[in-house]
Amino acid sequence: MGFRNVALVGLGLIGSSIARAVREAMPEVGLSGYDMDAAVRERAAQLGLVDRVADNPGDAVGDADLVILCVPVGAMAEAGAALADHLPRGAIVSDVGSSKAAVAASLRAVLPEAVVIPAHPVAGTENSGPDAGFATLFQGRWCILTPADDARVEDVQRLSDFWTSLGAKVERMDAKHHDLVLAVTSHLPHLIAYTIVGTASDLERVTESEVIKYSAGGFRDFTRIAASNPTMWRDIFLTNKEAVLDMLQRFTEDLSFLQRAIRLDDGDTLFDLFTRTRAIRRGIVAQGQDVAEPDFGRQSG
Ligand SMILES: NC(=O)c1ccc[n+]([C@@H]2O[C@H](COP(=O)([O-])OP(=O)(O)OC[C@H]3O[C@@H](n4cnc5c(N)ncnc54)[C@H](O)[C@@H]3O)[C@@H](O)[C@H]2O)c1
Ligand SMILES: O=C(O)C(=O)C[C@]1(C(=O)O)C=C[C@@H](O)C=C1
Repeated sequence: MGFRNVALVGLGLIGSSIARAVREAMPEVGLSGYDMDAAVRERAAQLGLVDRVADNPGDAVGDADLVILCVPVGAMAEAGAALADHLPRGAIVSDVGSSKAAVAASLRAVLPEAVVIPAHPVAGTENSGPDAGFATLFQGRWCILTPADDARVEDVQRLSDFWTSLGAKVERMDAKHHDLVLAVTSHLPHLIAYTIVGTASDLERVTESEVIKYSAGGFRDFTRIAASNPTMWRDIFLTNKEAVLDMLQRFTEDLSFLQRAIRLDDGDTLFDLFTRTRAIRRGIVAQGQDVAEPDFGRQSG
């Protein structure tokens, strides 16, 4: 059975993308929304993102059968707690957080009576805010559900069908496994991008010369990632600390191995690795997982 009324708490990039996608894919579904930032609420109303922009979280969820928390992972507990006294019986509470085990634990702690089914659409851009969202964001992208072992199959299936209707490919996963996988495929790449852009900027300062001005393809790609939302990424690293530190340790060891190969003029080691990684990229493209690059012209928040 589909949902009749969906409430979105947090109307930034992901919340507004869900709103736009629901409007296109399920125009019969009622949409309400709330954001703690009054300017975002005003903009959401101007854009007509939802049928009703509420002034407080309780009002937003009063008649919802699905509530999706689209706030930074460090704000999930606070956003969830604000709903505790207002959730209709049986409503499913989900989220879109980029880390899962810590978020699931904090939501269950503040909403002990609620049906909580965490989710993570693995789709986004470096932009934030209600203007940055777009309806096709989830098309062909993974959405990973991390239900607890005792979650009701029918509830999980309903949420899965919802994401499928928005164009996503749905996968179920244990929350801890999710956090380990995403630590290497998403969190570490962001940490590396933040670091390399910071290193180049420091070099510019100490050499008192222009460095970033001459950035070409590779570095520019890093600057896009390094432009990502600081609040969101601070929270991800603090809530997925263990897995990120584990992956960082492995990465550092592999980097030292390459450092040694360069120092020893060991071209074969470099060539072999680069050949293997090229094949991985080509495999991803061949499987059609290489969705269109984000539109760099899109407005950022
Ligand atoms: N940006 C991405 O690429 C991406 C992709 C997948 C998942 N996510 C996850 O989605 C969530 C939202 O990210 P986003 O990119 O939409 O961020 P965003 O900054 O664009 O939007 C977040 C919104 O949440 C609001 N907010 C913060 N605390 C709140 C609270 N307690 N109650 C109500 N509103 C509150 C903010 O005012 C803001 O408008 C994060 O958990 C993030 O990890 C992001
Ligand atoms: O393409 C980007 O800009 C993203 O950073 C999107 C990205 C990712 O790492 O793939 C970032 C975090 C989300 O949790 C999911 C998607």
